[in-house]
Amino acid sequence: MGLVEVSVLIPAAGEGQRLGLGPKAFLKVGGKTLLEWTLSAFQEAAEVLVALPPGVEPPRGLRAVFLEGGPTRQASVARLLQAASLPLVLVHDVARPFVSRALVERVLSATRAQGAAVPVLPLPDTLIRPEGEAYGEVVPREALRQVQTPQGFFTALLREAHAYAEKRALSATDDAQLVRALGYPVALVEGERAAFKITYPEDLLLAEALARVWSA
Ligand SMILES: Nc1ccn([C@@H]2O[C@H](COP(=O)(O)OP(=O)(O)OP(=O)(O)O)[C@@H](O)[C@H]2O)c(=O)n1
Ligand SMILES: C[C@](O)(CO)[C@H](O)COP(=O)(O)O
Repeated sequence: MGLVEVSVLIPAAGEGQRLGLGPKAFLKVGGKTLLEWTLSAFQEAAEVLVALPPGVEPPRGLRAVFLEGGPTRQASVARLLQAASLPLVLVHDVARPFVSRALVERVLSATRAQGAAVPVLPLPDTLIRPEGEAYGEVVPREALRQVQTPQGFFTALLREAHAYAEKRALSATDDAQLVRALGYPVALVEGERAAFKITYPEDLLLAEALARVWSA
């Protein structure tokens, strides 16, 4: 895998409020922390930078540079981005521990070609806009995609996007939004269901099951 020119940025400074078990980076699934799972997916990267919650002691023995994160995901990524030294970045949530080589390759190859790329998946359920507590208008799911990480960018482009957002006080839940706000297109590649984000307690059951069979 060609990760020699890539800085991998791992925002891991969240509090894990919806899960309710403390910062997810240190949560164990299948005997390994989410941070360890995530790092193992990027073993061949030339540079790996991780944002941790303020005041948290960086774990020993892991091949990564640890920085203090910010109050939001966006702020944590902005800090990691400042420290990145290579021409491409992959931004990947620590909360998505099961990321395959194939997914990383797809994102990187589109990033090299187009400057910005993210993995997406179609949605399996019927989607509605509720009217109060009642069933409301159906939103055509064919028109929608859910967005995952890793998200790949030319480093200079993502820096410009974060600077633009800071200047205009834009806030975004992912990095691709900021690049788009700057006026640049972001390519879509096929995501993977296994790269789901551990967000709610029930997600841990699926994560434990996947950990038993996972080999990237
Ligand atoms: N200030 C923050 C907030 C979030 N993140 C990271 O952004 C990713 C996506 O966030 P999410 O899944 O929402 O994690 P948490 O913020 O930990 O969860 P919650 O919103 O439930 O508190 C996670 O890897 C999280 O660690 C971060 O680096 N810095
Ligand atoms: C970056 C992300 O995982 C893409 O789907 C998502 O936007 C993070 O959202 P969160 O609310 O910070 O979990």
